[in-house]
Amino acid sequence: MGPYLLAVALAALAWVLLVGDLVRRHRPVWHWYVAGYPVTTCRVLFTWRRVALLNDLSVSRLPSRTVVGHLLVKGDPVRPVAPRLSFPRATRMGLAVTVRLHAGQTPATYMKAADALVHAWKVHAVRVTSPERGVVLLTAMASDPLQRPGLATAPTELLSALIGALESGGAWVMNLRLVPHWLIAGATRSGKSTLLARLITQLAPQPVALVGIDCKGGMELGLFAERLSALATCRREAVATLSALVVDMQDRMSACRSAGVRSIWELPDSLRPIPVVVIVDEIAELYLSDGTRESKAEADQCSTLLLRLAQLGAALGLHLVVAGQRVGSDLGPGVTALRAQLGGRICHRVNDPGTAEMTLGDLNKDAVAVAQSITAEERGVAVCSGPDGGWSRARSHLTPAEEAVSTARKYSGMTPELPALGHALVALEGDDK
Ligand SMILES: Nc1ncnc2c1ncn2[C@@H]1O[C@H](COP(=O)(O)OP(=O)(O)OP(=O)(O)O)[C@@H](O)[C@H]1O
Repeated sequence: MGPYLLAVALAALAWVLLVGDLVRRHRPVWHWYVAGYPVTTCRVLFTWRRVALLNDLSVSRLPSRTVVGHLLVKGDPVRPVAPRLSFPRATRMGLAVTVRLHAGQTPATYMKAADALVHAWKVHAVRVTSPERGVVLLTAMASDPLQRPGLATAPTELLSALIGALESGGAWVMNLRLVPHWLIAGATRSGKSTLLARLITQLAPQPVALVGIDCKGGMELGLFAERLSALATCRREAVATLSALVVDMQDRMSACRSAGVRSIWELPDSLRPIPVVVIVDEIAELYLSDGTRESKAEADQCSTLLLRLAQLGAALGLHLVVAGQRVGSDLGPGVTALRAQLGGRICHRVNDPGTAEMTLGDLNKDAVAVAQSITAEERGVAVCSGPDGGWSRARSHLTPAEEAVSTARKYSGMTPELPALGHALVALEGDDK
């Protein structure tokens, strides 16, 4: 009977393990709720006191010196008190706990401890936010939700593009009405061109003019030429295009002034000029100079024109989306000034810490660290800023170049004419002959 029972028990155990493994692989969410969440909850509750103590989250309620009889006794209090933790709440593939801060504590202490929590709880990541004063929310993720992100959805709005999915499972949206200008950084093969293709695919069906500036000979943006109202493929053309846009901006300003309004969105429909989205691929090509006077002058012109558009364009329906592999102060002071105007930020994997710092450093230091941890395998993953000043990891929906090209072709009939830009480029060709 003994060996028979043992064999049955072993067979049952093997069966449970096999089924568990199958569920984990094919139904990870079920597996999380049934097995992962209870186990992780136990880990959170049982390790909390120790983790809090080791990471300076506990505080002592007793004075560190006291008088016993006639003796003054000094030393560490025996039982430092860990901050109060709520019972972990299950989320899809993760859990969330709130912690009441001790008086004098700030969320920064918890952000520093996030890595220790990841190891103690054996989870993929722990994010720290503060939904209200005196409280931090610790959100643990069991696995990387961006490994296989679902297809997010978002309402279709003018100048708004559904780019992909956020780490939280929500939609990653670039809404140019809310955040008018964007800076996108990413090393080669990080997913930058795919993101631009996605943006163009989303904007192509909208009543919007798209202008491309691609000084790598138009290799990237040239694919979408049929839906672009103008395409500059070298820096001379970029200067001509940007100059024409600045003139157009002044016309828009006069139209607003005459109508007594402060933005084109307040103009009646019949008078409102079409919004223009200027997409710049490889910003460094506009700022670098080979040392000759002519080249320096061109770089300075580009810098000034971009800055003017960024400073004044938002209310006038002129939007900038500036992408580059490397964005650093070594490109000149103009880049730092431009960055200050580009409120939306997206940072893919980058090659140098300076670019991550330049893209996200003025928004949030933790975001810089997270951007630097993106690996070469995580293509399309980026850290993006949100409209509320927050940030998140996110992944773009993979839009193959062919799909973007065919969408651009499909909506080529909607390409608005921008005569001033066309004339500027034709005049340049005339000069060359
Ligand atoms: N969101 C994504 N999901 C999955 N794969 C992606 C995603 N974005 C990009 N990739 C993959 O990564 C590869 C490189 O992407 P992409 O061409 O956009 O990089 P890049 O940063 O523009 O590089 P380059 O500067 O060399 O053009 C693509 O072939 C694509 O298959």
